[in-house]
Amino acid sequence: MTNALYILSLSLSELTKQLQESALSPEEVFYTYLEKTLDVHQKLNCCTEIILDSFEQLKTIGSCKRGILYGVPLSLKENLLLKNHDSSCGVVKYLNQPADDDCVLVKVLKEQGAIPFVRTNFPQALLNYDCSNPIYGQTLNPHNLQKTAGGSSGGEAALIGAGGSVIGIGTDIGGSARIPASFCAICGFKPTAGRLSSKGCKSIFRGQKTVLSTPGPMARDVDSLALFMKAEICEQMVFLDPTTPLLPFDEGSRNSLRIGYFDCIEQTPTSPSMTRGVQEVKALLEQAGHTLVPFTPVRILDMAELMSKGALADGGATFLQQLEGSPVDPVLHAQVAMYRLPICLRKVLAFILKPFWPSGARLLRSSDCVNDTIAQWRRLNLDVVLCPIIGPAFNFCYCGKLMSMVPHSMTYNLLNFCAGVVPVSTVTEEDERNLCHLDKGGWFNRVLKKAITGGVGLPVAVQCVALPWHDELCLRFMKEVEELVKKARKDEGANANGKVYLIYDFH
Ligand SMILES: CCCCCC/C=C\CCCCCCCC(=O)NCCO
Repeated sequence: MTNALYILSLSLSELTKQLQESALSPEEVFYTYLEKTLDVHQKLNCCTEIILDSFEQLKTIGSCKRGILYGVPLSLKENLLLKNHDSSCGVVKYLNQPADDDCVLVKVLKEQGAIPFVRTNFPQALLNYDCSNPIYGQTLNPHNLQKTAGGSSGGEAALIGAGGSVIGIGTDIGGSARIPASFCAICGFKPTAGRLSSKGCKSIFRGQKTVLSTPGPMARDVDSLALFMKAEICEQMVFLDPTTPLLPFDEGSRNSLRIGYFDCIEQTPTSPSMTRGVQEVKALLEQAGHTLVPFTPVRILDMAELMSKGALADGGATFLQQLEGSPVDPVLHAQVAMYRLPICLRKVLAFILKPFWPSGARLLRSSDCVNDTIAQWRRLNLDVVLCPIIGPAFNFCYCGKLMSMVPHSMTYNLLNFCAGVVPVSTVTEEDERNLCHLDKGGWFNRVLKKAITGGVGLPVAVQCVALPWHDELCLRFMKEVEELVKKARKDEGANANGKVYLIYDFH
């Protein structure tokens, strides 16, 4: 194995160890990742710029030798502010407006010895889970170039999934760190909003207090996500952003868990592989001695309505205003068409739609989704919940037509629970055959079938959820799922051929 292949094969924990012990130098790691990133970008169009300041930072990195991420090259989604760089969010009017300062997360990471070296792509205006904008174009999926990488942190997912970065940061208000992770076979984590500083994470909207956005790490394995959280959660982050809590990162230990699970949500399209992923992981968790309890999400229709009204409280007016003077990317056409409809016409349509798509048509009603959900967890005495995440990767321009699937991820932004995604399987021929069941389920199911047809071999992931501020427990649950799946695949391989190998191994 060449030195480059060796470096690229290391997990984040292994890489930091080798750098700290001077078995590898920051220079050789940096240039190896830079070369790989340029190669991956040529194929997938996942990056927006190489951060030239990183070459300067590399020269003085020795002063950060004690940092948790000393010498680690790191990728960033473009909406994380970087001093002297634009954060356009794909909107023309935000070009040529360089930031005055780095965002807090980047400041802390630099102190911890990380070297931000590349910025990554996203969908125009960030409120979509595809990954295309008129400035940087469409990002492709590393596992099938005819499919989207997902979004909005799709550039991160594609780059990490293809091996061009070992750790990166996305942002998530509706699933943007988790959905692209599911599409690209990596792990993505949405912490409880507020646990990590959001200061300097740009959105094109102000407000959005009902559904909370948060930055979150993305990487090939769960340990890397945990190491990232440990590096960020420190006194300096609280000093720079005192709105974050003085809550040290608790590595803890893994005990037997009581796990709620569900494999679909009422009124929300779900693919056959999403359901199968949950069922298979449920069986593995039971075999490992955990207790699995059926869980029915409460008030899901109320929540869907709050998501929509919370993220777009003005009915999309600001969204349209921000796009003025910008060409509108094709991935947004379905959304923009809807936001452009006059309010009176929307009301008439809502009335007509009500019997077929109640969640899309209900008026805002008062309800306490957070406390009702917590009460449900307490009644069942749950530690965590296992559930589906949107997937497998869609054909281009379908995400905007399938906002009806967003409750699979956005529910946990609305509730402000923490949630993460772990790849567990691949789409089988049988999953593909089972797509015919979607023909019966109404218009959105038929659109979903078109979006995911031709997906055999694509990654399948599950979602792990924990209560607010239980980020460490959520990560430990994700780690348990990751390990059980790896072990099961090894055993499957051993049983099939009498020798041990990994069937499921994207990296
Ligand atoms: C029943 C349907 C409910 C739909 C609610 C849709 C409301 C708004 C659209 C949000 C789409 C979210 C996609 C993911 C975006 C994301 O997380 N962006 C990160 C920004 O930092």
